[in-house]
Amino acid sequence: MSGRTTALTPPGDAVPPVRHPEAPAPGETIGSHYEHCFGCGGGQPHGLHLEARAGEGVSVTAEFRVREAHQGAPGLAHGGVLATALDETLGSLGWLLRVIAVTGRLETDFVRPVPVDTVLHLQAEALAVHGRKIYCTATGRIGGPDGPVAVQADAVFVEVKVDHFIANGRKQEIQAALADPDQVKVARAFEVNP
Ligand SMILES: CCCCCCCCCCCCCC(=O)SCCNC(=O)CCNC(=O)[C@H](O)C(C)(C)COP(=O)(O)OP(=O)(O)OC[C@H]1O[C@@H](n2cnc3c(N)ncnc32)[C@H](O)[C@@H]1OP(=O)(O)O
Repeated sequence: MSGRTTALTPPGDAVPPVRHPEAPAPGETIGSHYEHCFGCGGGQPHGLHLEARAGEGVSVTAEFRVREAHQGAPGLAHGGVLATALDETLGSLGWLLRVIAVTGRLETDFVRPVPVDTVLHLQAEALAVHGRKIYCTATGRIGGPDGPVAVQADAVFVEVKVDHFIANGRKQEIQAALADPDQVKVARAFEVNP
């Protein structure tokens, strides 16, 4: 149980998250949203290469093997990298809700050190929705999917439109993304019109 701050507590009139009828089926792999994403992209040599799978309801699972490039202290995962793994797993919940959402707040508890070569078993779940806000939570366990919790996060993601990226991203990557049919397909999967 985390000490959730007010900003992470859904208001009384928040509603349960609704799985989109065309969401990937439970067990189905959720693709990368962007080839160069540090969390899920295949084009990042030192990235986390997370491959999330849809779970029941609005939940996902993923695994991340900590590699040498992810160290903070000798032989141990950097905390920021572990927070990134939680953030990325939480971000993939958008595929089940069919919304694009970015992290507004991410509060992380680091419970156990995570050595290099450990597989972190991640699980994330949307808890409630209030307007554009998605309240969600994630755990990273070691030693197996039912092993002890090493890291845990509570978060608020905020729904945005594709214009959020077009307006704020560096022009060269935005232009390349919009010219890439695979990227446009991803945007369409979120039912947005690039
Ligand atoms: C081409 C596309 C491909 C697909 C791409 C998929 C991308 C997926 C990427 C996934 C990668 C992994 C994930 C990543 O790494 S995502 C990358 C890290 N995150 C960001 O870069 C986000 C930066 N922040 C912003 O852009 C803005 O601040 C946002 C968009 C978040 C809000 O600014 P905006 O002006 O739009 O909205 P608003 O201010 O009217 O607020 C609206 C509501 O939200 C509430 N609120 C706001 N902030 C917070 C907060 N901190 N805690 C709690 N609540 C917060 C606010 O109170 C209000 O509630 P209410 O008053 O209505 O009740």
